[in-house]
Amino acid sequence: MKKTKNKPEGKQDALYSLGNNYTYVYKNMWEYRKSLVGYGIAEVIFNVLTPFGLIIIPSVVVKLLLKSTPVMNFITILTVMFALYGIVAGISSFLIARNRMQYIDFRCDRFWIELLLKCLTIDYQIMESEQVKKDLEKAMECLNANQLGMEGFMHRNVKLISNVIGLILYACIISMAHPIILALLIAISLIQMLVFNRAKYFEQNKRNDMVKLKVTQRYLQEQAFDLKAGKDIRMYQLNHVIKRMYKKANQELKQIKIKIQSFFYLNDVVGILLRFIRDGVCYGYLIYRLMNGLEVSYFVLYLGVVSGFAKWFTTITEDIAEISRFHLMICDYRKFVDMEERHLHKGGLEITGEDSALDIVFEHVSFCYEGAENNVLTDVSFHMKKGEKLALVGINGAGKSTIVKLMCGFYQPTKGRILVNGIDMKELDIEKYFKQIAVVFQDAFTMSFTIAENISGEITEKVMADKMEKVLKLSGLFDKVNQLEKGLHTYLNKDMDESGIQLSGGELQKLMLARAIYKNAQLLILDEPTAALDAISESELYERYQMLLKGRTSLFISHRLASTRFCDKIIFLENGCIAEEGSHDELLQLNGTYAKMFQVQGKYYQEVDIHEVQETMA
Ligand SMILES: Nc1ncnc2c1ncn2[C@@H]1O[C@H](COP(=O)(O)OP(=O)(O)OP(=O)(O)O)[C@@H](O)[C@H]1O
Repeated sequence: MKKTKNKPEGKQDALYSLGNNYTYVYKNMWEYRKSLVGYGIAEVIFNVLTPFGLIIIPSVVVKLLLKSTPVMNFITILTVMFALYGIVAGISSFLIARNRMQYIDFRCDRFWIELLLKCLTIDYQIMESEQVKKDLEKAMECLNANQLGMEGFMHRNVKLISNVIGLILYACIISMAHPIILALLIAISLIQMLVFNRAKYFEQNKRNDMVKLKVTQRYLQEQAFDLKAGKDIRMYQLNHVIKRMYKKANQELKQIKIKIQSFFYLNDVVGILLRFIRDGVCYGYLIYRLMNGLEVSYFVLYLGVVSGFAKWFTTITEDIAEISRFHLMICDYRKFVDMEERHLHKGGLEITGEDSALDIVFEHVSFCYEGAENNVLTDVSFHMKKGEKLALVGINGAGKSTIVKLMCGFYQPTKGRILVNGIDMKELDIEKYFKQIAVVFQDAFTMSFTIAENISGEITEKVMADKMEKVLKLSGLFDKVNQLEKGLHTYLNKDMDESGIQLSGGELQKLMLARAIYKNAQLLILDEPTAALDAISESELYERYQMLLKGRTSLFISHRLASTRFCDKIIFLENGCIAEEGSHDELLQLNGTYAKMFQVQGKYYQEVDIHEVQETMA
């Protein structure tokens, strides 16, 4: 990877050299479909042949007329020439259309899938960073359009090679008229190229500002489409704020675009002036030569070549500018997909022995979120032995969920280390570790797939029916699923199936629990799994926990201190530090903050005997 140093703004992103990007794109193309390279070469050949027809035919017609060619011969030659021209132009159009479709396939199959997979597997901590969100926006820009970024690069290269070959051929012809004419054409085209490059350079400089504004707009659009956000937006009339911010971003984008446009406008004006000078000098010279014995057919040929030459040249400068722009976009894309991860995703260690529970040690762990000033956790040390049930309690913001995210491997400690079965988590293959743990997060998340697919993470045919039934019973979802017409194969939400259903908050939480049980993981983490459950479901769940957690290491978070009594050990967190630690009874005896909180809660929550409640209800 080559880094460029001290480049002006807008050019700083060239993390890879142009040559490196050529190798990258065409190596990938070769591996994806070799014929794409062959069709590209064919497109170049026909791109060059087509305009040649247009300058040669008029010249031949003039020559035939001046030679008084018999009518039949004249018609035959013309017909053959036009037929040939038609065939060449037809093949050229076919190749352009075919390559366009193939490049779309290549872009989507190869690069879009790679980007999606990177987003889905990249370290969570990295993906959360604001800078990485911007980097992703830029990487997507590289793949979003046909004529930009990755695909634009491929199209432009075909055009560039065609234009260079065309230019060389035209230069040979025009130098036959007079080398000075060739020199003049080159000089004029160079001036045009400089002005055009200035405009492109300015556009490139403004790219970072535009990306920032687009990230803002994308966020606002997402809020507008998000049903969850929709409730609060309606309730608190946040639509006005969204509208204002969207308009502001739009306005700023417009200002930048106007400035860019003014540079291109200047480029057009200079272009008109230069064309005026070019045509005046060249036509004047050719007319002078005509009056001094130049053949009319050559005169016609040179006229075509003069105007064609400038087109080749201008397009080449345009191609070069566009290729360098797309090269930077490819750099953005590669920067994202090649981003180094903090965890090992391949080649890391694996914890073997599938049936054994995990042993987790937090060793002097401190953690600070990116951009935050203070630690959320400070010097936290504890040991969850194999098969042990640990509870984490503490007031809001104490750092409980942060410990969960660290234990899951979503974040890495700022200081200290986390050991899993004696191995530092940094040395583990994180994706294999994910397979060994199951978590029920506070905020339930489901995909709009069937219930079975949501629970098992498998496509329907692979779902194990016996296992599923057990899981549904354990999670308390069995009766609900049985009542549904399509049972386990009922879709959630209506995105994929119109008959999809909406689960209540408590039912969703049960579904999350079912998913965690189905995974049969060696470490089970439950972050307030009963927060949305009614009193009966909650009590039933506690009864099942004993069975559910048997032999597994588990971490349990709850604000209801009474609900954590079944755990072997309770850690009471305060301001990111362990304030008290021990069994429920030990902590009560300690008579510290935990004991006081337990007493206060006792006043609000009356302990419920589930059987008593059920009897009363019956
Ligand atoms: N992604 C984040 N970026 C920055 N700060 C964060 C992030 N997530 C949490 N925090 C901060 O870390 C602190 C601890 O949050 P955490 O969610 O771990 O607390 P908690 O004990 O689980 O709280 P609760 O009981 O409310 O769920 C809070 O002050 C919170 O503002």
